[in-house]
Amino acid sequence: MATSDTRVVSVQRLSPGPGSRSLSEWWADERKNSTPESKAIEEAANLLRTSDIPVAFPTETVYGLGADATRSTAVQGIYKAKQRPSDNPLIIHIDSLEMLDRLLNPASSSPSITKTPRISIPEIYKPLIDRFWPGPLTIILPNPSGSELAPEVTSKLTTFGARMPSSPLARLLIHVTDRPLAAPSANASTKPSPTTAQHVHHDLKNRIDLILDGGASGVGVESTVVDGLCSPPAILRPGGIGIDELRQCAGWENVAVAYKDSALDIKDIPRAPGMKYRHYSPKARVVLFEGGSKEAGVTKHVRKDLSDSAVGAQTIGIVRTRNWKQGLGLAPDDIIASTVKPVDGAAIDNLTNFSIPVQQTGSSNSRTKLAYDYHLGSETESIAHGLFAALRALDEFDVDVIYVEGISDRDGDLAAAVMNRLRKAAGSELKAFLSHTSQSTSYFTMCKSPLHDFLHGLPKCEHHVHLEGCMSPELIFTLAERNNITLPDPATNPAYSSIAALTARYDHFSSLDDFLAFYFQGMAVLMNEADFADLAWWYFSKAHADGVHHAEVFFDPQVHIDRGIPYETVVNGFSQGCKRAESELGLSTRLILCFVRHLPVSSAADVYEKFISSGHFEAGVVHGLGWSSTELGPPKDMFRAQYADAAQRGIPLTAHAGEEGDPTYISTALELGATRIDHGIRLVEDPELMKRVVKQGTLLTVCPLSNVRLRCVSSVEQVPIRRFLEAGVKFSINSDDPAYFGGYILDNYCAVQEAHQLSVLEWRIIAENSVQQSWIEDSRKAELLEKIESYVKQHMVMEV
Ligand SMILES: Nc1ncnc2[nH]cnc12
Ligand SMILES: [Zn+2]
Repeated sequence: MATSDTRVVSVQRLSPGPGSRSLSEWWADERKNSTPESKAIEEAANLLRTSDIPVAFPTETVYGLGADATRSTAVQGIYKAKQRPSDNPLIIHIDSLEMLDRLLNPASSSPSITKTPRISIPEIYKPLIDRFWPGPLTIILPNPSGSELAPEVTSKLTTFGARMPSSPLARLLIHVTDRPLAAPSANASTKPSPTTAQHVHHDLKNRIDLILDGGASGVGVESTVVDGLCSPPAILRPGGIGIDELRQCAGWENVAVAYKDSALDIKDIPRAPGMKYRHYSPKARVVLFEGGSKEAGVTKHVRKDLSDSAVGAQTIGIVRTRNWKQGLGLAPDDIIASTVKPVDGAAIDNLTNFSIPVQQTGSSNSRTKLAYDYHLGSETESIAHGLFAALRALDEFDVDVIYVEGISDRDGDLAAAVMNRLRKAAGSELKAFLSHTSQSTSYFTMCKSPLHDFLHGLPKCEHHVHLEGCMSPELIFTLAERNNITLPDPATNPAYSSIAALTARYDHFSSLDDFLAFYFQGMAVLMNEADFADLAWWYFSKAHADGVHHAEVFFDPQVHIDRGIPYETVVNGFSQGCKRAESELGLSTRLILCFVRHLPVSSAADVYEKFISSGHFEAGVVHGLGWSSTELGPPKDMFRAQYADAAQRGIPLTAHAGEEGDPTYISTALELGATRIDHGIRLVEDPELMKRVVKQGTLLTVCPLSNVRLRCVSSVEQVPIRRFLEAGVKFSINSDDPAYFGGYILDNYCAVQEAHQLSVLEWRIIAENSVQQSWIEDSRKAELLEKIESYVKQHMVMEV
């Protein structure tokens, strides 16, 4: 730093404030009398206007490290002094509403007359400003176009946070500087917030020139940050002003809590649809059955859990909603009727329990297990109202597993909000015993990242998932039995001896082709339109639970046709799943037909002909084309004729390339008209091609867990995420074949975070590029970009 000697100058005499005088009158008197304090303030204001070294000054909360919020180099000086980088937004400190008005209307301070209407402070803030300003309250405002604020202050958000400090000294300094000041706390990065000039000196001596000493700060905690631009308004950060005080103000009665606070009980949080709920995770495992799951499938599943000692379910909880009957058929009705009894001392009324005789697997002994049963009622309101109380009450009785009957997302906003919270509580244990197939995931997300919750809620797009890659071993065995398909003989292929053996085999793929053999075998049990529809629905439900808003999904019709399933069966089934996801989950979807490279070109030509003659592209049923399967071996440009024809028809094109194959596979795909590359991780081997990809804005659909399982890289650390980010290569993060590779999209996001430690802003870039490069209408893109903006805003911590 330029400085070596930090001066502490007392301005304590000014601390009581101007009395009945205005700030300007007060300042005029001080200057006239040439007081030492006025000299110190003048010097500080001069430094703030001209130097890039910040000045420390007292506010009523803590000491702030002030810089001119309109100059980038000055704001950067704050982090130089703190000796750490940061991309969090900074709070702007103002002396008056006039200064705020000038910030909101930058054009009006220039002589060029524009006719843009003046922006005023949103009405919602008026009662708060009347009551709490000046004081420890920060409000979020729209950053106008042509804003004078340095980009470092807003962190590239379209909003900024402002507050008017009640400390007269702080306001006087801002007034004399005549600039809004960014002022996070004046401490070194690892130290607590400073409340005296001596604390500041201790932390920052020789790193800044001047500390104004105004005595001890009064409040000692940061300002409360509120966002009135969203509905309902939200508290982004707790601070000097409490939720109860805010709720007394008009328009703030239902203020939502948009930060995590373990001290806040869920019942304190208003239950309006569309707001953010705290992520409540019961101690017990929660198994959520999606709405519409058939009771017989559920009963079988729970019975299996109870008899399997490895599951460890001694005491279970059952939370019923619309359809499940008491006892869930786990024991004969007369046994349930004779043992069922009300539970005393429960935090909820009408909790009952009953006994279930259970035969343990591998043992002739039968044991009695205990089930707690709670009926939330069948109305959505009663379900929403009682849900968390029920989960908590069951937790108090130390149940091992809670089975919950979900409801349909289609039953209104409140129902969708209930399911959203339940899916979060259930984590990866989402089951769907649907009308036709049965499928569940057992992928266990061991995400240790502090950003896990952020990544979960971040609005995502998936561009690279094979619907046939979503068939779990459980589903393969179930459908094989139901559809009378013989799986490979375990004598020759031991992987097929059981679900567990097949699952274990997936840990040892030696290459893409080794995996593909299992993948093609797995999909060979899909026979009817309903099989395809249920599989697609399964994927979309899971993706929705992982925070996906838009999904573009691959399917391999040639492989199904090759085994005698008509093209129409496949497309109709998958398309039904897409429609259901759009209407029930609010997802937007796109089907992408993939040619496969292990079958002859003539087979691709046949399916292409069917696709064109069906009118599926024009009808919006199938939206684009891709190619996949074996990379090394067949000619790189084997679908040249089909891609040339499709490009001419304006059909969007993508291609699997640069997964196992070198960068020439990527350049060939681009040459054939692909505007997107699936995988593409080997792009880093050709810097010139990488520059071209950046220039053209080509999206890579990267699948980190897939790359590890197929041994394209040795670990997620080796996936060139940072190289792509630094070079400006656009990419999205995807799951590929989640049932085979150990995780769905959120697992992939978390794996990237653990390996590469990205910042919130880097995730924002990934999320935005994913939207921008999606094959959807501009209006949908705008909708998703807005979701990302408001989500990121709520998750950016204001720098203190
Ligand atoms: N990872 C992958 N690469 C090529 N083809 C595929 N088909 C399904 N998954 C694939
Ligand atoms: Zn793929």
